[in-house]
Amino acid sequence: MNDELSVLIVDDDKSNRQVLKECISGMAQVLLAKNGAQAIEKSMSLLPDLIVLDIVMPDMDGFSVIETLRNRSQTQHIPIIFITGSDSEEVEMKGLKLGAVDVLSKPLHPGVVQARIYTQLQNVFQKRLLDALVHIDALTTIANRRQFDEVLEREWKNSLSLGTPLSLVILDVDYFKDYNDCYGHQAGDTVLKKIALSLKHGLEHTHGFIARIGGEEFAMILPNTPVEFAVEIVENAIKQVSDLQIAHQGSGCSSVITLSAGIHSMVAKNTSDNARAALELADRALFKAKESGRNQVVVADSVCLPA
Ligand SMILES: Nc1nc2c(ncn2[C@@H]2O[C@H](COP(=O)(O)OP(=O)(O)OP(=O)(O)O)[C@@H](O)[C@H]2O)c(=O)[nH]1
Repeated sequence: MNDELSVLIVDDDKSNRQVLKECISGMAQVLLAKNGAQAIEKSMSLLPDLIVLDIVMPDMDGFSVIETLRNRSQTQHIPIIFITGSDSEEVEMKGLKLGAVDVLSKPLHPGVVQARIYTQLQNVFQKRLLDALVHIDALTTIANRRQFDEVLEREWKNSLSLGTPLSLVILDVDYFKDYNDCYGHQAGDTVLKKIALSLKHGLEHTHGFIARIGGEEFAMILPNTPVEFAVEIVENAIKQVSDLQIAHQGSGCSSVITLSAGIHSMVAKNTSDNARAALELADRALFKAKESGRNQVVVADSVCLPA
């Protein structure tokens, strides 16, 4: 199917591991574990997309492995296929109740093994695709608001625990309504795509993150970036957009498409509620940039820091 997917085979029997490896190697990257302890260690460190797990193993059996994995947040969503030599309904039910997605019976028949594993890998692949689509803005193909909120929460926590500065930026296209009125909505869409690409390109050599968070509104998260560097990054980014030289006859501030931006930089404090308050300050700074004539960057006033 796809080399990017990985399957962890857990079996104490070498010949079973070999049969399973041969079944899977054309569809996914194969990882191997000989016992329960190795299975847990490799699942935690390598986060495989699927685990094929033997039930009967010395020291730690498959049931204990699945219980451990289900109790850890990093591994609890990894689908697990059980392998059993028993034809007891009770054993099968126990595996399924613990959360196994399928059960394979020994002796292993390669055709059946391949078909069952293929189905599970397809599910993983489709889930991944869906997950990517849910986080991407359809017009510009950069991150969308949902992804922005998730990254903001993560970076807020990082700033909080590491004490590093975090800069938040909101950027808005100037006189965009007039652009649409003048050149048409479709041309407006093309401009948004070009701006998104340019902003993304501008952040390529930084740890910055860019998303389209509204119609003609974009936002950046700049981790470990104090205000003076944030200003430099944003000024460069908006210069790159004006350098695209997209004619805008209806603009009240330039002959080409321009952006205004508001920045708020801080070291995170308290909960993620304050992340929203910090974003609000970047938005207010953007409002000031608009009021002051647009096509410029304004840094939020430190006197209006959230309490
Ligand atoms: N083409 C296009 N236009 C959009 C999209 N989303 C929002 N818009 C338009 O963006 C315009 C935003 O207008 P306003 O909020 O008045 O802002 P503005 O005209 O840019 O004025 P300032 O922000 O004050 O400089 C509206 O006309 C929306 O229809 C989109 O996906 N495609």
